[in-house]
Amino acid sequence: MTGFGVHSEVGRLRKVLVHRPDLALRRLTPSNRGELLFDDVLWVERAQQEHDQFVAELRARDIEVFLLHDLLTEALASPEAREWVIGHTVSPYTVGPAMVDAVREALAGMDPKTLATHLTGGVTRAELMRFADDDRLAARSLAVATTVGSSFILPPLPNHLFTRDTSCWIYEGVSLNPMYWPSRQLETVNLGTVYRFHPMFRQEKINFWFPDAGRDEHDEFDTQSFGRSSIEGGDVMPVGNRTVLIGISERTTPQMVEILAQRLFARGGAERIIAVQLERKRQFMHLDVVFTFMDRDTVTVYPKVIDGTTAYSIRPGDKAGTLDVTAEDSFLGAVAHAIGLSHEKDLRVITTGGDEAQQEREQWDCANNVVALSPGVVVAYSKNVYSNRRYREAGIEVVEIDGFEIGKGRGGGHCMTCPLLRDA
Ligand SMILES: NC(=O)NCCC[C@H](N)C(=O)O
Repeated sequence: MTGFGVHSEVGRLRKVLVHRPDLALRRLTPSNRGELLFDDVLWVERAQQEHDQFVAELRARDIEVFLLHDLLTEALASPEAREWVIGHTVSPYTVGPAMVDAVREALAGMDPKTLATHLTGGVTRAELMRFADDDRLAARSLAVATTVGSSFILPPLPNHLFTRDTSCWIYEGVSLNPMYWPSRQLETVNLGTVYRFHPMFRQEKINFWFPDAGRDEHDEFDTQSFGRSSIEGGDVMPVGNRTVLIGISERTTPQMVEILAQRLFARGGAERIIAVQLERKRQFMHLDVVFTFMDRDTVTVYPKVIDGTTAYSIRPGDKAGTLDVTAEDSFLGAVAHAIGLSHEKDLRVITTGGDEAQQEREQWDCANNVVALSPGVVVAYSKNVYSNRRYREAGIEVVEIDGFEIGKGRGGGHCMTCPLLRDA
């Protein structure tokens, strides 16, 4: 087996990428948190403790946990990686033409760890003035003249916390995802740096489903040209049998599902995609906030959303490059079939716990967003008491972590993990 690849949603998790809360979360304020996709500001030290508890639970089960900041720092030891990431992050479109050189020079002067901190945590105008070797910037740059010290020259990326979304492994390859909201798009540049330049990935010559350097006219860093195509990993689930579930959501568009489907089918990555259409609402932003796997035949669902969904199976069409799109009678029926069950009723469906109001509260607090460590063992937030009780009654082992602070970004264990190696 190669060092990386994700072959199911519940097989033993062996390697995973996470991101410990850091500088970016210290930058959240009541006025910027909406644009940065958080529902509140965080007590960062407590968020770090909660995250450390999560990582400790993973490591206690012999899962190899990689921290994004470490991998990025290690990748940035290479001058080629530094030049590449700075070139892609700092452009006339991100900082204004007058400031490109000053910001690039400021970043180039940082040691790898500090650079990783600012690539994920952003750079304020005051910080730039400290790093930049030019006190006349305000006279030349409108972007400097019209901002104050705390304004962002490079925006912080607090949603790096949700490593699930920015890149995702589908069987033997990885997709570096074009993200929907501008406030998440630069995350993909950082992940691209890690996958392209970190020795651990470089040695493996990993397989990129997207973008494909040889074929795509643009890459993940040229986000201006993606038009209506975006996809986020919270919508993508390789469930085994060469099938991938993909949510069509606020974040993932049918156009991008078609592009990924063509790529996967042409190169043998998958044979069937089950696309499920979700309501475009923040509380249901990705498939994984209303549906995750807990055991080989067991899923947790938020019924209010999943019950009314429409699903389609996409398979290779009769000519190369074409797709065959067939409407399914039910999403859960299609899932049951895809994982080898004879009937839809053989799929054990555990709904969010409590009455309708409690279900709504717990879905909001990520009760349906659990991550399986092995078949039948999941990590869940302790605050979701009704749902966790229900999961245990169904025979699931629930490992509880606190999510009072980290949960304010609207993500649970599934969102906070990017599996790098998982068994079938
Ligand atoms: N897979 C997920 O559902 N990820 C959660 C992402 C939360 C983040 N604040 C966002 O809005 O993108």
